[in-house]
Amino acid sequence: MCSELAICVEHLSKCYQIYDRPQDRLKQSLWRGRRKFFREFWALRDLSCTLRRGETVGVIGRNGSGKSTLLQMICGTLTPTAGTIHVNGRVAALLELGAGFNPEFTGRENVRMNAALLGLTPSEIDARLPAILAFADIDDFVDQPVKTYSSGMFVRLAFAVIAHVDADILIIDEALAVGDGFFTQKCMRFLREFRETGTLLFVSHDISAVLNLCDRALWLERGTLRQEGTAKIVCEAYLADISDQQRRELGVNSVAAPAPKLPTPPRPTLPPVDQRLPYLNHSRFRNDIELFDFQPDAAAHGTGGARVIDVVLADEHGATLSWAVGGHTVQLMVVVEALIAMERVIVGFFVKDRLGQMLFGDNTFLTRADNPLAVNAGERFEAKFLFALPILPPGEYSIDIGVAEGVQAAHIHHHWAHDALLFRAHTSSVTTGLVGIPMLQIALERLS
Ligand SMILES: Nc1ncnc2c1ncn2[C@@H]1O[C@H](COP(=O)(O)OP(=O)(O)OP(=O)(O)O)[C@@H](O)[C@H]1O
Repeated sequence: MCSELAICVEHLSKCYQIYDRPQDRLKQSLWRGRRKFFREFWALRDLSCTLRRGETVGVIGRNGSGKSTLLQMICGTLTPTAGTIHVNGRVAALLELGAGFNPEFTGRENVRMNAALLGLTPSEIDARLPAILAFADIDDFVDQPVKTYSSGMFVRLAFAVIAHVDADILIIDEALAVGDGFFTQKCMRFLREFRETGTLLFVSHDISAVLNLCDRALWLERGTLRQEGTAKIVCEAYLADISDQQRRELGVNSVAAPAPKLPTPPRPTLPPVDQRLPYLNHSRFRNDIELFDFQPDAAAHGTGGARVIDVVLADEHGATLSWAVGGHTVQLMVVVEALIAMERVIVGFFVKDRLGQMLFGDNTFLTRADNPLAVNAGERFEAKFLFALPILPPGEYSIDIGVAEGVQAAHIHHHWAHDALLFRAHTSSVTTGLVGIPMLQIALERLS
């Protein structure tokens, strides 16, 4: 196998023998293969693919298409019926929930056992244990038997181990679907860093996660490779296929011919609020967003020359909110303490979804470009951003806050607080797309 390749799979197949009745299994052993009492089911059939070193590849496909079977065979936990697999490098995998964990052992004991199985020496395990436990962040549960764990805790611990064993190849099956938003963000940050040097094979039903992380994608269908290519092209084809199928199931036909071009009606001038809000806000589609408190100990980077000491989302008059409504005007208020003197302060923010995709953000640079703010060590200052909150699809979100010094194109970060503020959209009128923007007007009229 060429040293450029991390994984090479050739003509891989997995066939299960399906017995309709338990007694058929017994008959099969008695007849010693002279008669067949089972049906064959090919979970994977003649699949070939390669992963180059350093590539991040997503595996997508409907339920039962063979994704987990492929990953398990690459990891060696399932034996192929036919075909070959070559793997070049140290592999760490996160497959089925709880796989590789002894339910009677404590979290700490399982960490030691798994890290040893993945090739760490006892002294390496001792040195890395604090970092593994800090990553998992499951407090005192670490000394409880893992049979008492929730699925989220399992994933936290299992992910923490594979993140600290210097793997060359990481193989992850749907793990991110189980953790909460905060942990998913942490994993995504780790995976983005891991991608710089390592090879990642990643199964997910979350197409945004695949698009966000992967260079390439493999689309499996009924145990065969239907399409492979860049993540964007494969994911688009997959989504189009799902939508075609839904249309067929609903009996809706495609539009046969494009509509004739009509003159554009004149645009009315309207105040900048979503015209649907009065209706939406009295319905179950109101975009209710639960806001959590500022996380002062959130992961951060920067020189340490400044410290974000408070972040709140407030209404337009400055009253702190604990719930917000998408489409309404809100104010993000950030209080910072300068720990050194700064010449040209910039404060910025980014709103991210649970996968860490940056949805929108802004900063104070242009507002103060002609009159930069200079502060002394020990001084406090506040940035305020007044904006119409987009309508957010249900899910978890966070805000990163950055305090920098310089100009837009060249600046140094004094404090970049990841996930400083967390919030959760409970209900929404928006289900597709990353955010819904407040619509000034939507119309649908018959033209005579
Ligand atoms: N031990 C088994 N015996 C018989 N059939 C099996 C066995 N394990 C898996 N299968 C079948 O093999 C097919 C592929 O399963 P696999 O778990 O790889 O699919 P998947 O694409 O990962 O699905 P999902 O998205 O639902 O996790 C499925 O139809 C499944 O029912």
